[in-house]
Amino acid sequence: MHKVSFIGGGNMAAAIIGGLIASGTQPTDIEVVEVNADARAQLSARFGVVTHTDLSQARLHPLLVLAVKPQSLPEVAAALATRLAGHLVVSIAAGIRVADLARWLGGHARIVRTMPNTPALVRAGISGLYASPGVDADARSQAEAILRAVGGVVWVDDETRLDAVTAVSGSGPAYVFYFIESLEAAGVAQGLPAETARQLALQTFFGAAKLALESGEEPAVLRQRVTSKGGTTERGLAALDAAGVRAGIGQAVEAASRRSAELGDELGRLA
Ligand SMILES: NC(=O)C1=CN([C@@H]2O[C@H](COP(=O)(O)OP(=O)(O)OC[C@H]3O[C@@H](n4cnc5c(N)ncnc54)[C@H](OP(=O)(O)O)[C@@H]3O)[C@@H](O)[C@H]2O)C=CC1
Ligand SMILES: O=C(O)[C@@H]1CCC=N1
Repeated sequence: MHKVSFIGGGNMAAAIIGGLIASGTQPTDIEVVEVNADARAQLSARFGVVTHTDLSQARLHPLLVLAVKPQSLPEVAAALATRLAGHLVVSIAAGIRVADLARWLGGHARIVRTMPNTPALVRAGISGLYASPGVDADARSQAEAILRAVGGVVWVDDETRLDAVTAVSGSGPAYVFYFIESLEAAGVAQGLPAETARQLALQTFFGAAKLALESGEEPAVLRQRVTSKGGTTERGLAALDAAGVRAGIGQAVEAASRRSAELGDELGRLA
């Protein structure tokens, strides 16, 4: 793995950094520019990476990951513009389109736009990637390598699809945690000790996802195998349908996808 510089060392950068180190990258081959002192201290203590307060102190390795909030990206890109040569820029910012980032970077074109997710920390992430047709195979494979080190990858050939990827797998862990929290709380409401309810909810999620991944069966088939005629699951699923949970999930993904496109529109208007 190449040496890599992260600009922004918050939640998502920390997840990727943790995964990279777990997969064998030397902490000293990773530098992070992070304005927040607490976040810097945590990154040093947790991972032993090199941290800097601002861009002017950074070496800027040939592989750069932009991991600041979308709203901070125009300013960060403007500060980077004069320092880029053959660098490969990997953006993880939700919504921000390659053409806009390239413009903010002063015309720099070696960019791969990606959408990872936080399970990268335990090397169980999944990332969507997009590169403009002009980006060479070497740049694509370097970007892929960094994300493959922390999980699976899928390429999309139409940039607008990254809005859907963001809504499904970028934001997705939050939906899953929401469901786990709800399942745990429901268990407690049924009289289980909190610790027991958490263990049941977590292992059920893990086990069901592992079964779906490893069996290769359709999730609907696996669901039917749990659902005995006239039994408990049938009643539970009917209650989920009656509460509109399936529709709610559809609406959540649609809203998140729309927000991704909206972020691109709002920030893309900036010069
Ligand atoms: N969290 C997630 O699950 C995912 C996030 N993303 C994307 O990753 C990016 C980062 O998100 P996330 O990690 O959640 O956000 P965080 O707010 O946790 O991290 C961003 C960090 O960058 C710091 N920062 C702000 N300005 C600068 C600057 N000029 N130079 C260096 N550091 C700076 C922030 O400091 P301060 O807080 O003081 O401003 C903050 O610590 C976003 O663009 C998001 O869309 C993508 C996939 C999933
Ligand atoms: O909530 C967000 O905007 C970011 C992008 C995907 C996950 N977190």
